Amino acid sequence: MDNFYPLYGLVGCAVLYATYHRFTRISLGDIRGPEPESFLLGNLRQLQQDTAGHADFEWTNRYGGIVRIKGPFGEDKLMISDPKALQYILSTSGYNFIKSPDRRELTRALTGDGLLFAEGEDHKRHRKVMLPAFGGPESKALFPVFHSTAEQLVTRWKECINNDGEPSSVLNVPFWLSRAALDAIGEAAFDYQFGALEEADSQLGQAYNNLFADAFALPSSMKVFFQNITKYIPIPLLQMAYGKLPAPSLRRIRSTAESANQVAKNLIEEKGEALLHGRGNRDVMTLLVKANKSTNVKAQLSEGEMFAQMRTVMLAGHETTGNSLTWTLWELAKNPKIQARLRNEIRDTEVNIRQRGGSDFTLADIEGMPYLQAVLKESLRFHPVALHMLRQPAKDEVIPLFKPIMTKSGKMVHEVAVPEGTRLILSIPAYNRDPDLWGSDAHTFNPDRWLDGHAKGNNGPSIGVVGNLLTFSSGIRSCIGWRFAMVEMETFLLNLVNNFEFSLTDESKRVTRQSALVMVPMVEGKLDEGAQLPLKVTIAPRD
Ligand code: HEM
Repeated sequence: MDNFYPLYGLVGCAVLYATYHRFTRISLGDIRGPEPESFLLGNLRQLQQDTAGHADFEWTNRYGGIVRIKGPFGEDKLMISDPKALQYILSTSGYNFIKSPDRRELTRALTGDGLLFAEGEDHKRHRKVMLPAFGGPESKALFPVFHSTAEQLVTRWKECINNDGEPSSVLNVPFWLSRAALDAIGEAAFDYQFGALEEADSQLGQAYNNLFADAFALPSSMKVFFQNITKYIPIPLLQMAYGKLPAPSLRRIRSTAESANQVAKNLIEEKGEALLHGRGNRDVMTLLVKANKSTNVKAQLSEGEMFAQMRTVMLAGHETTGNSLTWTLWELAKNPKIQARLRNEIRDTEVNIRQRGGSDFTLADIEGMPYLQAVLKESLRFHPVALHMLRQPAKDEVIPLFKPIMTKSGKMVHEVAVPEGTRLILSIPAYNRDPDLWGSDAHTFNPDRWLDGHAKGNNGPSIGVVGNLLTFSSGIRSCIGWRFAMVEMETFLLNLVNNFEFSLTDESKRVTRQSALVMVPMVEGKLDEGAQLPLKVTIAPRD
């Protein structure tokens, strides 16, 4: 019996610690939020299975910029869209709000130990090496690559229309834009030809195409449950699960990783060789290899980390731009007046270019078109393709608020105490449509808000990198590729609207926004067919 004394002691200490923790831990019980739908899923079915952003809008409208929602087994989570709170979490106190260790394992499975995965000092080291490749001049220098890929897409669409022998064709826009974005990132980031638009896809092209929609769209309740209880699973076990479990989505992720690592290895060797012989392109990978070589040895990225950066850039920079453009074309199809006004601006600029003796658009021409910029920003505000950022405080924190919230006990509070480890869901759609920041028409697609000079999100603290939007995040982990993405999307939008008119089909009137890590379009009644948005595409007439 005596042999058990140490065990009793240990159990007693654990019970004492749990009781102490239970009663000294800061409580979130006074923060208002929706009633949970069930004990196992809390409110997560609404968040992950309803149309993307719907729950975010409803809850923030009812409870304010911090909402308490429930996860499995009654776990408290906070959904945050208050601008000052976001500024505090993402910038002011950025490194105190970490990505949760279990969710990072999913990122590691998708991208390896790259920038999206790295935390703390590692993150600073990765970001320092990568930043020079994503500067303003570096991104602008990629304009010719984006322009020629956009022209290739225009040619393919004209072929489709001619083949149909009609003045227009119904085209599944995300199918094509995803391929075009893959070719663009292949060439701009790695000087690598995927051949996706020519439908001569490399193995890697096939692996990346529609990865998000195939692996993450329409999660079953079981999947939502498992995705949200990984915090209870020890990390080595989780790593084993991601590495070995035969689930189709995990198999897809693993085979993509294998193909990408092989290509990354070859490319990095080639680029290193080329630089040794004084050659080298302006693609992101070459700049990265160069920056890594010129960094002090201790701060350099390892070979494995360099492979991971390639997988990170592929994943973060491909379906994001493709889907953002898809949503932009949908809005133009729904709003023919906005579409015609945009085309007029493009055609007027074309006339100016001819008058000055030029033959084609330059990036400066595109950046000088106020309405094109306004349409793109409004689309990024209205349809942010990355919906949520997940963080947790590394220690107990007090989060300040821009707009006070009313608690359950009827107090108005200007800050919220949050215990270490609380799962925070930073809602990009809720912030981007906050009427206090964007005006009472925040839920209307209205590019003019960017021209009027009011309601540009300037009513709140400074947040995002583009137009104070949260779309590219903010602060220490803001999107490193935002300039790259803007140059790419502006160039595509110009070429597509200059050449084609877009109108709705019966199916595109039934499009809904679905969450699949990025937000993808699906047709109501045809969700099982995956991501699609069929638009009627007609050659735009010229006078
Ligand atoms: C419309 C297009 C894009 C959108 C909306 C977007 C959005 C975002 C968001 C919201 C984050 C923060 C994620 C988080 O912290 O949880 C992020 C991070 C990141 N993005 Fe983008 N992105 C876009 C395009 C790109 C492109 C084109 C690239 C690369 C060429 C890229 C590379 C990255 C990387 C590497 C990170 C991680 C940064 C870090 O953790 O320090 N993104 N992006």
